[in-house]
Amino acid sequence: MTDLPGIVITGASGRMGQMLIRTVLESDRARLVGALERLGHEWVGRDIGEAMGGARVGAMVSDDPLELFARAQAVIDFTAPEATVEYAALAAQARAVHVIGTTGFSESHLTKIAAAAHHSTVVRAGNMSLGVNLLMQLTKKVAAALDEDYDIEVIEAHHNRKVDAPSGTAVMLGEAAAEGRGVRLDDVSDRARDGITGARKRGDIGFSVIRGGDIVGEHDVLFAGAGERIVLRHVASDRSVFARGALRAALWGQDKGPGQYDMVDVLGL
Ligand SMILES: NC(=O)c1ccc[n+]([C@@H]2O[C@H](COP(=O)([O-])OP(=O)(O)OC[C@H]3O[C@@H](n4cnc5c(N)ncnc54)[C@H](O)[C@@H]3O)[C@@H](O)[C@H]2O)c1
Ligand SMILES: O=C(O)C1=N[C@H](C(=O)O)CCC1
Repeated sequence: MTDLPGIVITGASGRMGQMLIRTVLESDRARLVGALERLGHEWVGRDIGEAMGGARVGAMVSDDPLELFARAQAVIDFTAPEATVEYAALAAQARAVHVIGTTGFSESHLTKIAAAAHHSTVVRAGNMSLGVNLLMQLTKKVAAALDEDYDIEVIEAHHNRKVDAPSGTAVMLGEAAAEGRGVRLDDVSDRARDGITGARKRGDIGFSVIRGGDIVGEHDVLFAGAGERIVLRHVASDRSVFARGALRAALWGQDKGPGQYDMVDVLGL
């Protein structure tokens, strides 16, 4: 046992779960307490390393969140909205920092996460990479500098297994653009175009979604004016950028009081 902060990874068998486990195991600033999978999953009860097809790591995959969270200083959670809401309440009970990478929340999910954050430190971001969080700042700045003569469109592309759309990142970028323009995204968001839609409404922020193959995550913010276009672009080619950001958030949160934070707070942007 060391004094390093103990981390639990949820969604152990997932694309991000496995990347996060590797990231924590390779870190000299944190230790892996255990990993969680849903009840009945074939990985439960197995050594984490062996379940991932490698060497034993001496920590198990569990289906008991509260027992695991009670032994941890942070929970890093990239799963699904229903699971994350449940984990938020349990992490708050255990007073563990809850780093949430999950996307696709409804307003009712977000209300439950906010309630948990009265008792625990929650860091939530639809994208944990440094690059996207910088892109958000740039988006806000460009949107503030241009008027509605420039149409704003957010275009995103992800792998064919992704279940939510538009991506959490696209929503974050849309919110940054809306903030720069001094409007509410809900009032100007145009998410679905099909058939005779009529001309584009001035001031709207449009969203387009591509799903295919193994695309890790690509986002463009397009400012289209008369005679010129500005395109701000982020391309993620490896999920390790998200995992490194999440571990950084878990360590950053160790001396923070209860409340909701995001990666802009963590990175000091
Ligand atoms: N914030 C970021 O930087 C970032 C980066 C990548 C992915 N994500 C998000 O992370 C989430 C997971 O992505 P992924 O590609 O790893 O997905 P995935 O499908 O590969 O893995 C999901 C994991 O969650 C578990 N899970 C799903 N529903 C559950 C439930 N009800 N109870 C308990 N466990 C459950 C699954 O068993 C699996 O282990 C998605 O919401 C995705 O958008 C966020
Ligand atoms: O692979 C995913 O799923 C991703 N989800 C996040 C999102 O919805 O923006 C971040 C990028 C990868």
